[in-house]
Order: sequence, then C-alpha cells, then structure tokens
Amino acid sequence: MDLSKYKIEGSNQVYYIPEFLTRDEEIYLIRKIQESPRQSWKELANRRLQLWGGQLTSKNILMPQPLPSFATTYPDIIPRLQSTGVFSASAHQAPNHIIMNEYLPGQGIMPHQDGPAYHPVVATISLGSHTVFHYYRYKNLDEGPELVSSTNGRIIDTTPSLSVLLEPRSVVITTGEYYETRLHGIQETKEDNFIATDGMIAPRLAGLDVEIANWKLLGSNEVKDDVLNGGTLERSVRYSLTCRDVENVANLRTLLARK
Ligand SMILES: O=C(O)CCC(=O)C(=O)O
Ligand SMILES: [Fe+2]
Repeated sequence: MDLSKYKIEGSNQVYYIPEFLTRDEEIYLIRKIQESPRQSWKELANRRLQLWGGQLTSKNILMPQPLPSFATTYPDIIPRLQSTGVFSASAHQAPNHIIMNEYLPGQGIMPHQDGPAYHPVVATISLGSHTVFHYYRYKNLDEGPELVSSTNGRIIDTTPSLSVLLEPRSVVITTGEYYETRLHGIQETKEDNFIATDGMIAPRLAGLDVEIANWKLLGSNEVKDDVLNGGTLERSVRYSLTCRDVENVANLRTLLARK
C-alpha cells in the first residue's frame, strides 16, 4: 500500500486512512462488542475498555491470549494493518494487542503517552462515531511562566500541535516523534463545532481554534460539508481499537523465570 498519499499535512509521521473498514464490517464489529459479556469490560472512572490479545504485566510483558476472530479473520484487521507496512520493523511485524475503548458522548481521554511496552507505532480505528484527536507537545523549560498542567513534572502545551478529525471506519496511524515525544488525547465534549474557511485553507475547530489537519483526506462528503461550512458534528457512542505490537511476550521460559 502506498501510505504517502495518506500522510497528514504538517505532521510527516501521522497518517489518516478514511474508510479503512466497510460499513458492513463496522456494523458487525459493533454488534460483537455490544454482545460481549459484562465481565469482559474493564470499568474506569470515566469510560470502559476491553483488552484483546492479553494483559501486560507490571514489567510490560504480554501474557498472550488469542486475538478474537473479528480482528484477525472477519474483518481481517491485522493483515490489513500489516499491508500498510508500518509494522514491518516491529518485533512481530504485526500488532499483537488491541485496546478497545468505549466513549459515550462527553467522554474522552486525558493527554498521555503510550509508553515503552510497545513498538513505537499505533494504529487507532474508530467505529460508530467521529471524534477529534489532538496531539500535544511538552513545553521547553524556557517557554513562558503560564504553567497550566503537567505530567511527570513536565509542562504540557495545552494548545494542540496537531488536531485530526477521526471519522467512523477510519484509521489514524501514529509513528516517529508523534509516538515517542508527543502526547495525545480526546476532549470531553458532546459535539464539535467547526469554523468555515474559504475552502483553500484548513477549516478550524471552534473553541480551541486549531486547524483540522486532515481536512483534505476526509472520506465522507457529509462530514466534509459540515466541517468546511462551519457546521456541528454531534458525537455518539464511539468504539476505538488501539492496535500495537507489544515487544516482550511471555513464553514458557519467561513464565518459569517469574517464579
Ligand atoms: O480511543 C482513542 O482513540 C485513543 C485511545 C488511546 O489513546 C489509548 O488507548 O492509549
Ligand atoms: Fe493512547
């Protein structure tokens, strides 16, 4: 697959592919998720999630479990992600782990980094609803006194450095410094309002007043019209599949050594 045409302008290491899954595949996956037993969910304070492919130990070793057939076979998400080439240098040349997050309207995820357990590539598939995904950078120590928020003692610049509108069925692939040195997050809002431009320059997200960096790559004409004409998109329930390759996987030898 020629990924270069999906590169988001202004990023050089983030790719956006609309319609990565078909509508039928999306409907099937959402049905499988909604049919899953209550105990397969992990409840967090402000959202819930499932782990597909196993749990990580405190030392970042994956205790592997088979991925469900609705990730490997129908739809064949794993081979499809492999065909993009972004996992060709990872330990298993394929994602072996998926975090499936559920977001109700008004739910989001605080700016964070994904950490060292994974090969530094993440593919995030959206189902059911759009969202707006922001990348943030840390401030340099010499940049201004307005200390707004921090993690690990470092100050996060609260103005996103890149903002991407994720349509249902799309995948966004984060690599390079966007994985290794930036943070990412989703704001807790029930709707997204856009500021129209003349169609020659990027439309903007109201409130934060940042550009929608992937506006030229959007797949749905309805979404594109809304975004370009200063419309509003209401969020509905979104399921996201965060697909990564965990480098260290437990085998019999590592299991015995743990004792
Ligand atoms: O749901 C998303 O789009 C992002 C999820 C995420 O960042 C994570 O699970 O680490
Ligand atoms: Fe993340």
